[in-house]
Amino acid sequence: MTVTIGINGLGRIGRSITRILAANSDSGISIAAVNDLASAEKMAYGLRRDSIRGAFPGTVTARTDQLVVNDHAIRVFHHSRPERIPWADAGVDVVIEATGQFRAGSAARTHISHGGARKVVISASADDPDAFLVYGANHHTYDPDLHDVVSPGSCGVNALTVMAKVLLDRFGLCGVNTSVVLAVQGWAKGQDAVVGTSRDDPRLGRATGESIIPHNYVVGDLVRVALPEIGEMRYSYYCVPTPIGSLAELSGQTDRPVSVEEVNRAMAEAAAGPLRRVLAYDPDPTVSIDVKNNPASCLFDPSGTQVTADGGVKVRGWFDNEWGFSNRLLDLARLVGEPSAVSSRRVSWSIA
Ligand SMILES: NC(=O)c1ccc[n+]([C@@H]2O[C@H](COP(=O)([O-])OP(=O)(O)OC[C@H]3O[C@@H](n4cnc5c(N)ncnc54)[C@H](O)[C@@H]3O)[C@@H](O)[C@H]2O)c1
Repeated sequence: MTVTIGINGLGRIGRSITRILAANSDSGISIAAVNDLASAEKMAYGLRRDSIRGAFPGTVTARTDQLVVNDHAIRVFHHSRPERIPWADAGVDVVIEATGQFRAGSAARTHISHGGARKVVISASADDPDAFLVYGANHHTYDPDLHDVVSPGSCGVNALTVMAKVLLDRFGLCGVNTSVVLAVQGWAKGQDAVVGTSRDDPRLGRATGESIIPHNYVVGDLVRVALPEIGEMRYSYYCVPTPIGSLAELSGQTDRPVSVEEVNRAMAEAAAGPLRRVLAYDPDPTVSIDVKNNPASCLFDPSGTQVTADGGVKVRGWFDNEWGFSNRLLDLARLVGEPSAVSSRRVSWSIA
């Protein structure tokens, strides 16, 4: 079965999705349409030339109201409001909302009520989706009867949550404290643009190349939505000027003292088994650029593991904030795109 998707916003995430699908003919997903304010020519150029990923491994051309990617024609729309995009005319079943402008579930829902799509996946920590589904942690709670607009949270949430899932299921976990160090985002400014920024926190309008910028993003709340058993969390989030590749660290308290070897073995087993694809494991000494093009939500770094005699544990993982997250958006599109007459909701799932 092939799930037919439409992408609203052909920016970093939309183009990553397009590249991933172009390279995987057996993905079970086909792009029928894209919508962006840009012209089809600019969209084609943005796919052909990429400062991070390099040249497109194939062909991309623009025609009137079409993008042609490796002989596959994609309908192009140019609407600034989601309710105006005629997805159904293009045969779109699932919309990936990736403009960054329509994170509210109510706005994203117009892709269904007005555009005729069946489901929406918001590519960010949305305001009020029907469900937050972190792949590998709680995607099993998806209920096709109740969940039309879903969100995977953010790239940082996904990286932290898969590490937390392993620790929780294998050793118990509470008292969690997390840090995310995030590579440059599309909204980052080259020079101070504090007055013009649409962001609430004025620091996010500061020149990105000059500073480590703290961000009040409530990453912890979303990890807890996926894994409520871990209880209250503390968290911090920093934006840095590296172009791609981000870091997630998590510390907490396990039910009993554990060794570094036990923790690393648990992560390696999960990466080779139940969390294959969403968790990767690499014992080679890693820096952030090494994670570029890794499709996992988290590349676990065993050299970062520390423990204390009273059950304290700290772990480290890396993530390609675009590529890994785009792969999870596609996993969710596949999940919600499969027609299912019967609810498949399963509320608990353990990797242990
Ligand atoms: N880039 C990342 O690493 C990353 C990771 C996880 C989540 N996200 C989230 O994904 C979303 C998109 O991020 P991005 O990095 O791709 O952003 P981006 O700025 O690169 O792309 C946004 C695209 O949307 C288009 N757009 C803007 N307003 C529009 C409108 N009204 N109608 C149609 N198109 C419109 C823009 O032209 C642009 O092509 C954001 O919410 C972001 O927080 C990004």
